[in-house]
Amino acid sequence: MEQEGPLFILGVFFVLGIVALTVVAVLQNKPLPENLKYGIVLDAGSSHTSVYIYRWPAEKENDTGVVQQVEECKVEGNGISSYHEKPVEAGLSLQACMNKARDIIPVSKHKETPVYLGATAGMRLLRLTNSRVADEVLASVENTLRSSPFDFQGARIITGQEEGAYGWITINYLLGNFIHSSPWFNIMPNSKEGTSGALDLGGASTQITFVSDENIESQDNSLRFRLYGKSYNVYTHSFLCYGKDQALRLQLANTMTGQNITLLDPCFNSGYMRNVSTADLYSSPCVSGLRILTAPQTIQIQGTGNYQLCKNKVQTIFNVSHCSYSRCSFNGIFQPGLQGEFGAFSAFYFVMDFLKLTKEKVSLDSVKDTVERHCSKPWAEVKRESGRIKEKYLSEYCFSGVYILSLLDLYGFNSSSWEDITFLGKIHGSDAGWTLGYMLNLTNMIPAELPPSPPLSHGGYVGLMVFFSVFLLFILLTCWLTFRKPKCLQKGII
Ligand SMILES: Nc1nc2c(ncn2[C@@H]2O[C@H](COP(=O)(O)OP(=O)(O)O)[C@@H](O)[C@H]2O)c(=O)[nH]1
Ligand SMILES: [Ca+2]
Repeated sequence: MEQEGPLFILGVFFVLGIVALTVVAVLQNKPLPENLKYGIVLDAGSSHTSVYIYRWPAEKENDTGVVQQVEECKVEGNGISSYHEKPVEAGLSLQACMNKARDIIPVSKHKETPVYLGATAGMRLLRLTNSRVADEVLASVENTLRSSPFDFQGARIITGQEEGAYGWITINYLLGNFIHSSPWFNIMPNSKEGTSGALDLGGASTQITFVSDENIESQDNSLRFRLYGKSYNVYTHSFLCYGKDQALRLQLANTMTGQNITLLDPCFNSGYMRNVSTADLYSSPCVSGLRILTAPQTIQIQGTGNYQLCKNKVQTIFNVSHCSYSRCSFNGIFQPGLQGEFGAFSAFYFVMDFLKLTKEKVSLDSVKDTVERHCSKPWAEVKRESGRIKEKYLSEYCFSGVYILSLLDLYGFNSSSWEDITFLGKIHGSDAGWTLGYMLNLTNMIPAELPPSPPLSHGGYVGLMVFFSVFLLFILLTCWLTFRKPKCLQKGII
């Protein structure tokens, strides 16, 4: 009886000690209050410029998947390369979106917020045509960005290889494909985590990028990455002039004849008409080599809306007659066999979304049927059904649908591998595209090796501490109840 008292007090102190330890440990490891950081990337595309604003918690910046897009501001007007006759206006066109960025990002963060401008194929083409004017346009946008309160980090024309690579990094970062399961529970340390291939269709170029286990026969198409402790052999190619706007020019230039001022085109819906200035058509370096000197100043396109005839015309812009490698996609460009899943974004998504082909997996045959049905619709019916869509976009869905099918076919997507393609607009609220990957790389937020991380999250840690405390308490209580002498056996009672 008498030794029960001290044991009981001991037990109480023991329990208090456990509780105190748990509380201190939990408070000690409580995540710090979030300190948010921002970044701005301008995507100066051939058809338009978009200003993306990203945000992330500073203390987690080396983790994967923590950066989020908080805003996309679409700049009024066309791409910056369209200001080749008045370069100063290129910079002025960005002002409204940069002012919006000032309002969105806290003033206290302005000075530390990096801003990058990357120009893509529209400026690559302008540089080919007139590099001095291209420099003047870049100088103009640089002026505007330098005058902003942010930390200007440069305005440049990125290469097609960069555009492909950063698009691949963006979608795999957002899909969480760089995350490794915790080393504690990863029973297969070399387990093959898959990444997704990236398919980007712009107006002036298109990119294909994916991990390949095959030998990449052309060095220009081979990239090696070391990200979060894993190495990747990546194939990438950017086809300049094969964005959908330039491809349409190629198709038109290919069917131009010297005399006719009317061009019957099966890639436009029947009843649709469009006047095209031949000077404008041939102003692109993509088609200047196809110029017909006797072509009239203006031609009138008249749609006849025929899928099969359109497909035959579109196929004339691809050269599949020569390949000096073991295998090519088109125009003599090496491409290994397709591997894994693919995310298709930008104009791939815009077109397929209009045709209602992005929600669930659709077979290649039903995609072809949908495009064929759309092409055979009279223009008046198309306008009636979707009149609120910009005519420039609405009039080109037949061509674009046929073009996408032809392009993906040349990449090697057949009826079974077509199912591996997902058409992506945004992933967890962030646009699929090269800009996020570009910023992650330039701000060194993608470490080559896995950053040291506690094997458990804060919640897991707390849960474990509480579990073991209760478990110890249970053990203690059981010992006390088991070894305490029952009353009836105690001396003096019987
Ligand atoms: N249908 C449709 N097309 C769009 C939309 N926004 C952009 N596009 C088209 O998508 C393509 C985007 O290309 P862009 O990124 O500017 O050109 P890049 O420099 O070659 O990457 C262009 O052909 C645009 O006309 C949209 O909302 N709807
Ligand atoms: Ca683009």
